[in-house]
Formats: sequence, structure tokens, C-alpha cells
Amino acid sequence: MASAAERIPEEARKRAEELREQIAYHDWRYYVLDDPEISDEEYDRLLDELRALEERYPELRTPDSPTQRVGGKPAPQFRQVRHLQPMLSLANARNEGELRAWVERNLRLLRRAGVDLARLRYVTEPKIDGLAISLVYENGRLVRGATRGDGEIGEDVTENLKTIPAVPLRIPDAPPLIEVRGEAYMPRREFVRVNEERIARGEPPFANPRNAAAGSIRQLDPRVTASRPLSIWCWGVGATEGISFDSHYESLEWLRAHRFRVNPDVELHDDVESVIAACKRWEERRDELDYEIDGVVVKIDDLRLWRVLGVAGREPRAAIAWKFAPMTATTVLRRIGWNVGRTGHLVPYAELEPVQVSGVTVKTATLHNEEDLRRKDVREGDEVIVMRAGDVIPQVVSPTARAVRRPDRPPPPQPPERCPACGTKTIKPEGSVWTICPNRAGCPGQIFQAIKHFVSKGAMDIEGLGEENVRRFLEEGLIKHVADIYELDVDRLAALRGFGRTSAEKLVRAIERSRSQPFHRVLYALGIPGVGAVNARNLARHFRSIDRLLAASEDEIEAVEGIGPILARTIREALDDPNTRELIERLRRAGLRFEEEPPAADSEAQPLSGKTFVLTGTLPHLTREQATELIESAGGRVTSSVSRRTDYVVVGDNPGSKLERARELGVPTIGEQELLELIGKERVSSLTSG
Ligand SMILES: NC(=O)c1ccc[n+]([C@@H]2O[C@H](COP(=O)([O-])OP(=O)(O)OC[C@H]3O[C@@H](n4cnc5c(N)ncnc54)[C@H](O)[C@@H]3O)[C@@H](O)[C@H]2O)c1
Ligand SMILES: [Zn+2]
Repeated sequence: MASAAERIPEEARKRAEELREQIAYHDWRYYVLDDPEISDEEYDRLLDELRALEERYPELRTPDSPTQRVGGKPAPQFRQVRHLQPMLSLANARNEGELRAWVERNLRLLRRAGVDLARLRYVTEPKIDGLAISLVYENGRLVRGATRGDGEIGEDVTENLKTIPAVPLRIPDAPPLIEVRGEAYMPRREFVRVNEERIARGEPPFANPRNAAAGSIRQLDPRVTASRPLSIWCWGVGATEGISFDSHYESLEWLRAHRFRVNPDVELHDDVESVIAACKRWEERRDELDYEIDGVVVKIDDLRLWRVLGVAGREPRAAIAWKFAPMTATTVLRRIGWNVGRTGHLVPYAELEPVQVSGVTVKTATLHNEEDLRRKDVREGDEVIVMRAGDVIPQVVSPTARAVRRPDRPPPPQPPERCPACGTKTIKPEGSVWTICPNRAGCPGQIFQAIKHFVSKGAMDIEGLGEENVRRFLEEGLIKHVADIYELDVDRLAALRGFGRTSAEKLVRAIERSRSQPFHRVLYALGIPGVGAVNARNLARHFRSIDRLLAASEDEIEAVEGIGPILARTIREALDDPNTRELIERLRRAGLRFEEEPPAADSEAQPLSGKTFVLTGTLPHLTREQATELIESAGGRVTSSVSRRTDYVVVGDNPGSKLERARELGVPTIGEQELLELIGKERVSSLTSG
């Protein structure tokens, strides 16, 4: 031993020690604090480097090395529980070649073990970016829920998990013992909403849905967890008594039949080609899903083979995670600039050396707010990590380790003393994380942002009022206030240089059309802090008119689904702001809708009342948003996944696997035309021409 140890160069020994220390630190930030400092790719690079060193000098591989362990140590504030069976991690395949190599290696091992390979099948499942949890059921009752922790010992979060509606507390026809494993996650829509609220309250937003889910479950107060909209996809069975499974796919079907939420798009495959095709399909659909995924998990279906293949380090050989192209990249931050938000907040952003991130060139990225900026400690000239996730704006994650060590690093950036848009002296209200421009009524920067939001797709959806035009109209004095949009006329527009009569007419028509947008969209368009699209819908449904909302007390506002006390106060304050009042009055005079459409006299008589729809593929005429509004206005409901309770699946071009699922379950499928017929043509023409 001693002689072998001597052969290890001092440098390698030191580097391994350094890496172990760094990895332990980042594990703590990621798993214990839910607040990572570096990107996953950077972390993986550290781990890869350590793995390579340990491979080269096996004596360096200590039992406590992070390469030998899963996850992080359980946090001391929770009761610790030993898992009935270890919860492992997954090896990664970063491309097709690595996936095929995994298959070949397993085939070799199985052949050597004398296994008949003719019937080898695989299961593909989305790799949900959430928090792994274990649910133990004794005689059909949930007795314990835990996080994965370090894989051997997790944290007891039973009370918190009980607040997730999709976690069954009891299951029918249950064996004496079954441990169900799955991924708790925060749906993307909810993530956006929770962050909107956090920003409105002056709290730093969560970096991604995974942190949001982990932070919500690892709460000491279950009421906090209950207030966060979480769900779960179950992906496997751990320890059991009185039942056993030979096929992973069958175990998932069993789970589904016993009221667990299992992803409807899990698929069984007979060969690797089909597996690879499924992985690629998932990668394409990634942005459409209501949950964040970072890859596809490929598992050998025959669970007996899992035992034959065993575990390598901390990863079962029978499964692998196909990882999608990284959503992060490293580049140089050239300058930190400040934008004025629509409510006067100064928002820092980064001008970057252009860089490709998952197929898109990124030149600017948000830095969220001052506190976030301070926490991340990025400086001009730093090498930084940039992330782009789904349709979210690119963000700066952190400076790289190298940037931090730079000797000539400039001091931390400070918010400007004068508003970059109007020159007014900025102020920082006591206890706020924001510096603001107090010139609410006259700051062109704020008006620009307010208009941009007002005309955006989810709000009034005025086509032709893009950023460039808005900027121009502001500069030329055509618009000084959001409500001025409704005073634009063809003659004044056509008089602008380079603005032809045709485009002027087109724009005025688009503005006209927007007058009939429903109340909830108008409410969202007002840009009240914390009132995103979802909250606007809920507020509109609850109060039904702006007058009732304006007259509501803080308590009454808090009674609305999804709105807590702090947000209720923020909304109340915004409604009392004379600027908001003026905006509402002017828009009311412009003829916008400030009342919900009255429900049909007899809601039973609504053509789609009580019916549930799922949409898949591209419809010939209607966008997804339009189809959803049509269905909802006819009394129906639109959900994202097909189940036995779905009444119709509306199928367009290039449908996803929802179509297969519908066929499997015998749910009727219809096209756009049939949907319109169901709703009744008269109604439709009145809705779509409005
Ligand atoms: N940025 C940082 O500082 C930092 C620190 C530590 C870890 N990390 C990141 O965390 C990850 C490593 O964590 P890990 O050990 O959880 O491995 P992993 O996330 O790569 O894969 C294992 C996990 O996948 C999850 N999973 C999702 N869907 C699943 C399905 N259908 N079937 C089975 N499992 C499913 C389970 O939670 C399982 O524990 C890496 O991506 C790493 O970069 C980052
Ligand atoms: Zn200003």
C-alpha cells in the first residue's frame, strides 16, 4: 500500500483534496440550503475531474469521497430516517454514443451472467427536475415521507408531503408494505407565479423550479409547504412486503391503478432505436411541458436484471439518465446596466459577450434585483455562467470560480443615483430590496415597460405594437400614458415617417379588437405587482368586476385562491395608488371590459359544461390559447394530461404521445371542426369575430 501511495504525485493528491472540499461545499449549498452557487455543468465538471483522478490513482478513492455518495447530508433541523433501501443516483449519458455504450456494456455483463437477451426491454420516463422523495405505506396508510438525503439517511418531511394533494394518504388493496418513490416538483406556471409574488414582496426569486420545490418541502412549517402548489410524478417502487414486481413498467401500472400520479407518457420499448427516438422526442417537447425536465431516464424493464447488474459507485447499472443539451454556458459579462421596471424598480441586467445557450444566441441576461446581484457577487468583466430555461428570460447564475480569484476585480456594482430613463434622483424605500425611480407618472422608462406589458400576448395581445413602435411613439410624443394607445388614429399614425397607411390601419384594427378582451386579461394588463396571469384570472372570477375589486378589503382579497396576506396588501396598496385609479378610469372610458361576462343563465345549459378536454398538436385555425378560451367560455375545462376522466382529446397536426394515451384509455379524439360543432357555431362566430 505504502509503495503504491508513494507513486501518486503530490499535486494529484492535493488537487483531489481540493476538489473534495469544493464539492462538499457545493453539495451543502445545493442539497441543504437549496441555494446553489455554481451551475450544474460546473459542478459536474468538478465531479468528473475527481472521478478521473480517482480512476487513475485508485488509492485516492476514500470511502467518504463524494464520488461514492449520493446527494447531501440531511439537514439537522429535520428528524433523520434511514431508508428501507438506499435511494441511489443515476449515471449520465450526454449523447447518443454514451447511451449506446451503456447498452453495450450491460449486454456484455448480462451475456457473461448467462442471461437470455432476446427479450430485453426498456422503459423511458421524463427526468423531472424536482426533489426525490420516498413514501412508505403500511397496510395502505402513508406512515412516512422522506427526502433522499445522502441516499442512506433522509429527512422526515411526512407532514409537509401530506400537504401535496397528489400524494395519496391511503391506498386501496394495499400490501402490508410498499415504498413508493417519486419526484416532487413545482409546475412551471406556479413557479412563475410564486416568483412574481416573491418579487412583489421584495424577496429574491427562486433560481429554478427545483430549488422552489426543494425549498418548499424542506420547510419546518408545513403551512408554508401547503401554500406552495406542488405536485408529484411517481417513478418507482422501493422496499415491499407481500408484493413484488418483475417488470418496472408493470410496477408503474400498479402504482397508477392504486391512485399514484404516474406520468402518462412513460413508454415501453423493444429496442434501443426506439429508446433513442423517444429521448429525442422528449427533448423537442421539453418547452411545452408544464414541468421542468432535464433529461430522460432509461431503465431496463426486467427488475431481476437490476439485481444481476448491480450498482457502480452510487448508480444502478440498469438505469441511466439521458441528459439534454446544457442550458448554461460560460461567457464574459461586459457591463451591468439598469432598466426601469413598470413600477419604477431599477432592475440590473448584464450585457454579455454573445454566447450560444442551447441553440440560441444570448447577449443580455437578467440579474433580477439588487439583492440577487449582491448575493451572486458578479462584477463587470467577470467570466460568468448564463442559464436559459424554457421560455424564461436568460439569467446570470454566478461568476466562475476563476473570475472570483481575479486580482484586478472592480468593486461591486451600485444602483445608479439617477434614473437612467428620466434622470430623477432614485430612492430606496426602507426595508425594500429595490431602488426605485419615484417619477411614477412621468418616467418614459416606466411608461415604456408598462405599455410593453399591456400589449403583450397574455395581456391585451395587440399585434403590431412591438418594442420598436412603442419606443418610437413615446419619442414622437404620440403616447405619454398607457391609455393613450386607444387614442391613436390612422391619420396621426400614417403621418409618421416610414409608417404607411396600410400598417396604420392594421394597427388601429388590432387596437380596436383588443377592446373586447375579457376582464381577466385587462386586469392582468394593468400591471399590478404580483398579479400575474393566473392571479388575474382568479381575481376576476372571484370579484367579477373592477368596482367590486376596488371596494374589497385586504381580507376579502386574501380570500381569493392563491393569494396570501402579503400579496393581498400589495394589491390593495396598488389599487389605492392614484396612478392605478387614473389608468383604470381612462381605460374604462376607452371602452375596455371591466366586468366578467355574465355566466350563461343556466350553466347546465352551457354546451361543454362539466366536460374535460386535453389539447395536443397544432390545430388548423385556433391557437392553443384560443382553443382553451373557447372551451372554458363554453363551460368546459382544459387539462394537461390524458386520464380516464378526460372526455375528449382535441388532436391537431403532429400530436404528442397524448394521442396514444387517449387510444390506450379509449378516450374519444376529435379535431378542431368537431370541437367547434360541439360548442355550437353561432356562439363561436360571436366569440372569434369579437
Ligand atoms: N450546482 C451545484 O452546486 C450542484 C451541487 C450538487 C449537485 N448538483 C446537481 O445535482 C445533480 C446530481 O444530483 P443527483 O444525484 O440527484 O442525480 P441526478 O439528478 O443526475 O439523477 C438522479 C435523480 O433523478 C431523479 N429523477 C427524476 N426523474 C426520475 C425518474 N423518472 N426515475 C428515476 N429518477 C428520477 C431522482 O430524484 C434521482 O434521485 C446533477 O445534475 C448535479 O449537477 C449541482
Ligand atoms: Zn425614471
